[in-house]
Amino acid sequence: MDALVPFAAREPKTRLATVLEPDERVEFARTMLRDVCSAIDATDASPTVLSTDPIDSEWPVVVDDRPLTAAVNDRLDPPVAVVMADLALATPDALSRLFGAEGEVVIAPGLGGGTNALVVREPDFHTDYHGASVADHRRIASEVGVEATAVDSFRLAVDIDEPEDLAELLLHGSGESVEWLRSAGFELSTPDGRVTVRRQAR
Ligand SMILES: Nc1nc2c(ncn2[C@@H]2O[C@H](COP(=O)(O)OP(=O)(O)OP(=O)(O)O)[C@@H](O)[C@H]2O)c(=O)[nH]1
Ligand SMILES: C[C@H](OP(=O)(O)O)C(=O)O
Repeated sequence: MDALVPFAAREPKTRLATVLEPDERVEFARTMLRDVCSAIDATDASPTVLSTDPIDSEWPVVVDDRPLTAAVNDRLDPPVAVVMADLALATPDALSRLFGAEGEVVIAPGLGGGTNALVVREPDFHTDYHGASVADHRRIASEVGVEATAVDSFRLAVDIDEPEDLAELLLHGSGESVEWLRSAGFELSTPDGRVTVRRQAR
């Protein structure tokens, strides 16, 4: 099965702008993309990066500068998976569970209402990303006569969007992204009992 990996190559990860400089966000986003593609590559699926701009990559890249939903829907040729490029905790095991789950539409929900990964086997299904897209994807599945099923996966539920998500990566990551973060000076911090990150001055 093909696994599309959407990638915003231009000004990525704007919600991390308070903790990372623009060039660091580019580097970090590309490092997470490599981790995700490597994890997919270790399953039965093959990653194709669906990028807004040309990028160097070990894996095939298709370039489409339209907004996310339009670019994905144009290539939603079942059976197909869509796996976001910021799932830095994704492992081959977690992805294999998703790819192997039965159902016409299988969703790996993200914390906060997003759709972190999807398997689509129903030709009439289409995506509608942003906002509470997990609810929209359940509704769209039902409109085309199938039931969306969900996989329960911590590793696929955490996408790295906000500074607090970096704590999850430091705690549970094992790929290049967590190494990148550590070498950039990030470490865990629990100033008031809540786990967060801080960055050492270098
Ligand atoms: N091809 C493509 N991928 C996108 C686009 N927007 C976001 N993505 C990718 O979709 C996934 C989820 O993106 P978001 O977390 O919503 O956005 P982001 O650009 O990574 O981060 P923010 O700027 O903080 O919103 C990531 O893999 C992004 O790289 C787009 O317009 N086109
Ligand atoms: C694209 C979007 O991602 P999020 O903004 O939730 O990271 C979604 O999953 O609908």
